[in-house]
Amino acid sequence: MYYPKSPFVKCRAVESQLFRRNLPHFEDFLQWLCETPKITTYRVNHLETTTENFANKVRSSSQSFQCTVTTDPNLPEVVFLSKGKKLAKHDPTLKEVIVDKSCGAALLRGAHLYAPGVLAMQSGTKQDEVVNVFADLEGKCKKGTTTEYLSDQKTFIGIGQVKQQRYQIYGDGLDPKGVAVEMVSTVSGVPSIGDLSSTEALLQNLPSIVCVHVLDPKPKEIILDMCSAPGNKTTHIAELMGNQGTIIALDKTESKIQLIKNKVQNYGFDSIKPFAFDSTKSFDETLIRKSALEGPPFGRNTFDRILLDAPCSALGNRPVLADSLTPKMLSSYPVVQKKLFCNAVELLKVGGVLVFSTCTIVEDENEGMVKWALDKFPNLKLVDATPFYGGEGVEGCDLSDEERKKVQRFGIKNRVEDVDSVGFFISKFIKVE
Ligand SMILES: C[S@@+](CC[C@H](N)C(=O)[O-])C[C@H]1O[C@@H](n2cnc3c(N)ncnc32)[C@H](O)[C@@H]1O
Repeated sequence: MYYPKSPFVKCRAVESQLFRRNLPHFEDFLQWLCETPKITTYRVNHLETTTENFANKVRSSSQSFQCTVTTDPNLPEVVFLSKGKKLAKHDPTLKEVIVDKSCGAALLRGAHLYAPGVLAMQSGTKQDEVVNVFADLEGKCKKGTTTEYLSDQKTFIGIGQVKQQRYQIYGDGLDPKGVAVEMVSTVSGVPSIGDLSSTEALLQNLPSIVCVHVLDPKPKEIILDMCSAPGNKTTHIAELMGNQGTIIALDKTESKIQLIKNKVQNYGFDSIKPFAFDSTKSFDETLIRKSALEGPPFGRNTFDRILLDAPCSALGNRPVLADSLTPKMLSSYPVVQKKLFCNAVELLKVGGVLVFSTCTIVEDENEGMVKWALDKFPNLKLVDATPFYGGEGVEGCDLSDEERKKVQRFGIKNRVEDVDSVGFFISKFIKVE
């Protein structure tokens, strides 16, 4: 039996930390975390095309999957794609291809299988042959395996058509690229149309798009994006500002910043200034009247708005097929988040806006951080993280009911019906003095 086999995650770490106060809902929650989001969203670059033009492209690519493509006047740059009715069924007469758990999750979200992601392909598989695709949940399948992979820890993902054979994928000196298996259908029902990202639009989860609307950047402002790579929210900020103003994009990883620099050049976003820098050291109290354009570190009260899209346990990235986080790893995230937050508060101008977000559902990294911030910084005021699409803060957390209503948690229950996306958390503060 391969699928459905849910919840199939090993969530001991999650269980121990996650819903300490809400254990009765734990099974529902685990089930939700294992499922693929029902909606796929694209953010259209209005400097290149219109939402309607791109929606038509998505419609024609997904026609055979019987899904719906819609738009929302309140988020004019977003195209929504629903799940379709075409569901894959395991066919025991077919040969198999094995992928790892993260690749399996991407396929369930509509991606095609690229050559570097092929862990194993049975010998004798021919060009255009139709195959079963499985994900190896325990990470024990050896790269290049030639026979059927016998394990009760593999889960059926879908059916695909081979576009690259074994000899093109495995072998010394090979650098395999391109689509190796074109997915025909998967068990999730998300249309297998690949990633339609281009200069015209970007495949981006709805909460990430909403997050930049919560920040609400305005032309000519000076904005800090503290943890910016791969830069998807940074480019969105630039688009909403009409590329007018300054966006300082920091990330501690040099190679990731190089990719943002390339993106900035290719798209002509000259408002974005990327710097490889550790944002836990981005505030220097000795600096007075230093221009943001000179780069980090910065002095007090430098920025109109700050986005702290923090490093986190990422336990919102559905579908989670298997989880190897330990309680120790989970408890390390709030420590770095607090250091980043302390820098952000100093760098923000009085009257400025700070948005703190994570792509995890772990309470200590979300509502727990908001509670800590409100206690530590009396000069911060929690305000509504509008526009509201996600739900309220989790019940039973340390925030008051009024505070819970101001934050935005994307989960099982959301304020806007039919929003079933990844898990995410957004909070918004204003520095009052
Ligand atoms: C959640 S991702 C950010 C995603 C990004 N905002 C986007 O939407 O494309 C977190 C990022 O924080 C970066 N990071 C982690 N610790 C950091 C630090 N101390 N200073 C700056 N960046 C850091 C990581 O390299 C990672 O790229």
